[in-house]
Amino acid sequence: MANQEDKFKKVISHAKEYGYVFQSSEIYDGLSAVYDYAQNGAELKKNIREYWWKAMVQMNDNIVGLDSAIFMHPTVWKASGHVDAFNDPLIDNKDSKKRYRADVLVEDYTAKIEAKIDKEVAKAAKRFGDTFDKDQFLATNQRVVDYQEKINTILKRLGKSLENEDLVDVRNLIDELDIVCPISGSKNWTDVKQFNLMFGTKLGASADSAMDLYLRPETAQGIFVNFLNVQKTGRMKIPFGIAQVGKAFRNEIVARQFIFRQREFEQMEMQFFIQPGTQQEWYEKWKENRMKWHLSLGMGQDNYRFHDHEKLAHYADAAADIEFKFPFGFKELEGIHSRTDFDLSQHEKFSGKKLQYFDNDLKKNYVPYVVETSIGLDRMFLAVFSNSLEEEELENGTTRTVLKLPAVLAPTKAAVFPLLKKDGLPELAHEIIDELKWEFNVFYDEKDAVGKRYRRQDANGTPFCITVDHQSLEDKTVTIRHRDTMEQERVAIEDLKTIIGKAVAMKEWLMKMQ
Ligand SMILES: Nc1ncnc2c1ncn2[C@@H]1O[C@H](COP(=O)(O)OP(=O)(O)OP(=O)(O)O)[C@@H](O)[C@H]1O
Repeated sequence: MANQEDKFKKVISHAKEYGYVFQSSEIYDGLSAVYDYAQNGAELKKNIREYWWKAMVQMNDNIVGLDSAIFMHPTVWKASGHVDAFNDPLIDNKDSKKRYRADVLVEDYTAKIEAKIDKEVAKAAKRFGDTFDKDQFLATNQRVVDYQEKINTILKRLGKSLENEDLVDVRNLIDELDIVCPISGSKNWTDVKQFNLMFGTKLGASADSAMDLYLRPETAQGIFVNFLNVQKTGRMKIPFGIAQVGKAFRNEIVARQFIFRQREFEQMEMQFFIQPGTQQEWYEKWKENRMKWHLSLGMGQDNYRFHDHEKLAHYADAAADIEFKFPFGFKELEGIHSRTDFDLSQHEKFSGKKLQYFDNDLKKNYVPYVVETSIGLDRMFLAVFSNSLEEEELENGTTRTVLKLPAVLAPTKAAVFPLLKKDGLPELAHEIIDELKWEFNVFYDEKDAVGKRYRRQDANGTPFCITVDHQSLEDKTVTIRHRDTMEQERVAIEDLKTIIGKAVAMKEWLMKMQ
């Protein structure tokens, strides 16, 4: 656990030090759970967004994009169920006066047991070396089996209590597990209460005529209310999807874990409209497709797992999360939900307008069913960033900090260095940059020894460093150094575009999904 915490602290400080993520309004001591993406963060975020958009919209001829407004008619949120049911169970500690999400307190408790399992696995792996079989160990080691059973029992009970809105039992569970407030260390808890997560605001100038509005807590509803507009104008035939990326706002109670849980964040959502009765098939297809998208980035199969929901939201008939191994354990990164015809039917009911599709093959009208995939862009950012950050021991006994971002997502693709600040080397380096910058984000650096410049780019996640030396002036070749292997090779300047292009092209990476 201590190691995990250390790693997470490093992630946060590295994100700040290298211009990825800053606390919002830092000079005013910050705003809790709100963050700004800095010069490199904005690029990384843009690249992740584009990687998703390409895979979703550009590569599927039956999926189109949308960019709907953040403000929506307030009845939308009545229809969607958010006004009545978009709540979190919260609990206060009377001594520290701190507020927590009751379910998160319990989940944190189980995460500690999970950390014990990880420790046992690591110990056994060390003891048995090459002969270690992790799956067999997990299935047969009695202590680990007991831990796992305890986790399952706790989470099952929590799920059931939440599903039945039995907040007294959630409180009882916290008591029975002897969960203490991390700040005061006491068990002096209030009852568990429901708390609506939507931010309210007003539209209009005068107080009398102003209309109560909400900042959207998800982007999905903008897609539902435009379903028929898009279907008709795009002449879309079911099955088809509408994808959108945009901001969402939630007044989260447990606003910690850096950008994992924010009050203002970005979602990448796709709603896939289908014939009723085909939802199971499409749900499985989208689960598989989304996992392939994640794996195409090469961040390790072991870092992902599905978590099938036992407790279903009011709108769903099946739901699963893709969980990622963040520095604080496996947590939800993306949700895949089979939402039935709940949303469209509700909007029909509340708006009085038909939201039906005429199926030419079946010769009848129906309200389509929906399978949605919903991923947090900021969470994806954290997954990529935290997984990429490594302290690597080198053969010469030193260590280097390296951010092994998938090259396709790296903010800067190449840095160009003149070996010396004279003899025409800076001029040639600039010539190379002027050519490459049409295609890629490139960076010029002439300060300090080349070794130091390499280290800076390693920590920044730049996949290639190109060094211009005296030989370059003679034969138009340069040294290109690869971030991950630190290998260097001599290549022709005219080949740089192809070498870098191949390594960072979205096509090369997305092809791995097939
Ligand atoms: N407060 C938040 N900050 C950042 N990303 C978020 C936040 N809430 C949700 N997301 C992202 O949006 C995705 C879809 O939203 P969804 O409503 O399914 O999340 P959720 O199940 O409420 O998440 P959680 O259980 O972690 O609160 C999530 O998988 C997550 O990646």
